Amino acid sequence: MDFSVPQERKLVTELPGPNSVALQARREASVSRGAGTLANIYMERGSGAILVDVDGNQLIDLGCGIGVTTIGHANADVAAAAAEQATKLTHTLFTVTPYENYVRVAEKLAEITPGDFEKRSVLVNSGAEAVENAVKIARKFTGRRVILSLDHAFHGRTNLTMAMTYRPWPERAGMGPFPGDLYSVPISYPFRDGLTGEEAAAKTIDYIRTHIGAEEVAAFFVEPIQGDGGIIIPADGYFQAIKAFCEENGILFVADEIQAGIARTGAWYSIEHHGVVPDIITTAKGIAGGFPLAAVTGRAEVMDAVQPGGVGGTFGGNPVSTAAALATFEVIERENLIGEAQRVEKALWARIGDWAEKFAVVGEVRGKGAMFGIELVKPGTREPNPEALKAVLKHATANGVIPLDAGSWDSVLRLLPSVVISEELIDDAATVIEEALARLG
Ligand SMILES: Cc1ncc(COP(=O)(O)O)c(C=O)c1O
Repeated sequence: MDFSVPQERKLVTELPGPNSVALQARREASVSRGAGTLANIYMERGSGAILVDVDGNQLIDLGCGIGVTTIGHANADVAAAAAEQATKLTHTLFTVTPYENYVRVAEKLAEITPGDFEKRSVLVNSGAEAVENAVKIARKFTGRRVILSLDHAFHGRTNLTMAMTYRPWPERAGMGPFPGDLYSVPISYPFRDGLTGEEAAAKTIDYIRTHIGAEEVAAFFVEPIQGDGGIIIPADGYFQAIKAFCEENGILFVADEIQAGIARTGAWYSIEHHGVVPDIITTAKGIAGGFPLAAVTGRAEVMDAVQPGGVGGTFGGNPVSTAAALATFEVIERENLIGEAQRVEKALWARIGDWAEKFAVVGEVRGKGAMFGIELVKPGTREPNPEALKAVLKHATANGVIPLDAGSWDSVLRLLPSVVISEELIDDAATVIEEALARLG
């Protein structure tokens, strides 16, 4: 059966259509509010960069389920690999009765991860689990307690990773108490602080020395491109200076590549754009073409510090998810999807790169590969404009385009399209967003 969908947008009804409206009512009666309230259009299937809702509308997906379906929805090779694996072996716990897929994924991760040294991986189910395990590994290896993350960081929703997430984030409210020994430190945010990478790093390092001290720090977690924080790309030189500081002080440098990694930004990992080799990398989201899988990959000596049974879990590196990941890696290489992300970046710059000049409500457009942010401001200022963001999201969704929100100030329109999105769909989606921006001035 061929479920593929033509890659153009066709809206057949008002959004949300009647089937979505009916589902929304059932959802309100049965699903926890904690599961989120962003959209009320219900999806039936997807293909490439297009989603099809339960009323038959085709929507342009600029979100990929928050950065997951980087290679496109329902990739046929991934589906076939998962289906075949599901008829052979759906589960056995790797630590008890191991299987080859797990080993093959770890081998592939070692191959694509920067660094001319031996690497090992442990596989888990979600990004937050990967970050949690990376924290444990870093503490075990260094014998130190303190974990640093950056202002505006997002590392997950488990108790530990929520605590590592930027403190003013409203979703944290009332969820504590949170564990201690976790500190947020200032990041380089060129749009707001205007500092060079070196100046910003000096500020970060000074903050650490003054308020925390370097001796007890086990690891410094960074998103090389902050996703939920609002597509924050630190100035050149920032991460190099932070890495040098980490090396001088015996601190592990951990790149959280859960959102920006695995071919999304025109490289396997976004840290590659900064020329820095991390000690540990966490990946998830796009790694298995939509199946749940995540990984911690690091220097062998760091990863080997952990005792058997100290990391992982029942479903980690499941045979079906790992089969999907292996197929995803193959698709990325065969179809040159790293190059495709670079194509998407060029097409986005060409189409939306002048929006800050064109619309007073746009403060900045920034991005890398298929990861863009449009910062909305009160006209003539750098003040965040959450109302404008709400209006743009509403207009886009009502017109069959699904972007995301982001930003600690709720003022960044985030675009995480699939790297297989066509120029035509980019143009169509941009036209819809432009309509909303033009209304705002
Ligand atoms: C950078 C980063 N780290 C961690 C996470 C948490 O991943 P998960 O939602 O799979 O637990 C996310 C999710 O958005 C993320 O973007």
